[in-house]
Amino acid sequence: MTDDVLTVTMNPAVDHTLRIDEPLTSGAVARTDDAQFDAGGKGINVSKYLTALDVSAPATGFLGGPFGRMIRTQLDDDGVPGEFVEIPDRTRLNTTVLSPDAEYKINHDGPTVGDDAVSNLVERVAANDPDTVVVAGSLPVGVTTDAVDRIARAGEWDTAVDMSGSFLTDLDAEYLVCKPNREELHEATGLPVDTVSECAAAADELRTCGFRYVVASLGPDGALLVSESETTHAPAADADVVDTVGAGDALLSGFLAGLARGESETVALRTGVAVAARVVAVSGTRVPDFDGVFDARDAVDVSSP
Ligand SMILES: O=P(O)(O)OC[C@@]1(O)O[C@H](CO)[C@@H](O)[C@@H]1O
Repeated sequence: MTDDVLTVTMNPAVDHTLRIDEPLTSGAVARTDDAQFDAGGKGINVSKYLTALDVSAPATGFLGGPFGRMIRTQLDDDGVPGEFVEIPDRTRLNTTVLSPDAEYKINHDGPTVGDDAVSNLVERVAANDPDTVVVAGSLPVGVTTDAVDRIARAGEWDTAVDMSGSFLTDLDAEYLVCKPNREELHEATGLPVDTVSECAAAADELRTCGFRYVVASLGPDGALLVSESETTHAPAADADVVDTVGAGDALLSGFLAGLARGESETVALRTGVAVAARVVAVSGTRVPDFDGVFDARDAVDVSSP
């Protein structure tokens, strides 16, 4: 694998992050001067993090309306190349509220996207001809997993996916990696996921659906890597957690950056955990300082669960 990664976000979002000083109370107006807007959506986040990790990672997908324009501008400002398919409907705004006692996340379903736009997107991916494609995030209204299989089959690239558990088992093509979280592991397999060993068994079951690697994000329990030949657990690295938005995208980014640098799968998993620890320490899906992150991964333990 080389370092040429194209991300596909079919349902991008402007991530609106609001921090309030008091717990939310029904019937009372919460006011704050702490608001942040980030270009988001899972694939776009992977492009942002990979770019900051010095891996070439242009972004594509569907954009429309004022939030679509905002995302294009931010990606330009951040030096992330983007070539999106313009749609008539409006890109969504997703909201995170950080209060002293909780993290609330509200995601809009997103725009409706037609068949022509899907075909344009598949053509755009084929024209880019990357080594690796990452298809990540929810599907907008009108798009099915068939579009993901079409992208995976449109060329010789490896394809990584991060989507909800029920979608993962609908996919038919061959995939390099999927990145489920704990709930998605359960959703995809119906197996229990209370312990790390149970998560490992569920990840192995999911792997047999057509994934070379399953890289599962387990929140405070860290991450798992399951392939045909190995099952490895890495506990979460120490971090002052501001919010967990983008943590899974960061894990996947670090894993792919590790592979792009020629690291073994196990070292790439440790890199993913180290990258995720940096991302949870900043608010929203803002890109943190990744200085020294490849050294920090040496402090990430791995073991057999
Ligand atoms: O609704 P989806 O597509 O599943 O998730 C979208 C989203 O929550 O994922 C990213 C964090 O992983 C955010 O940038 C974005 O708001």
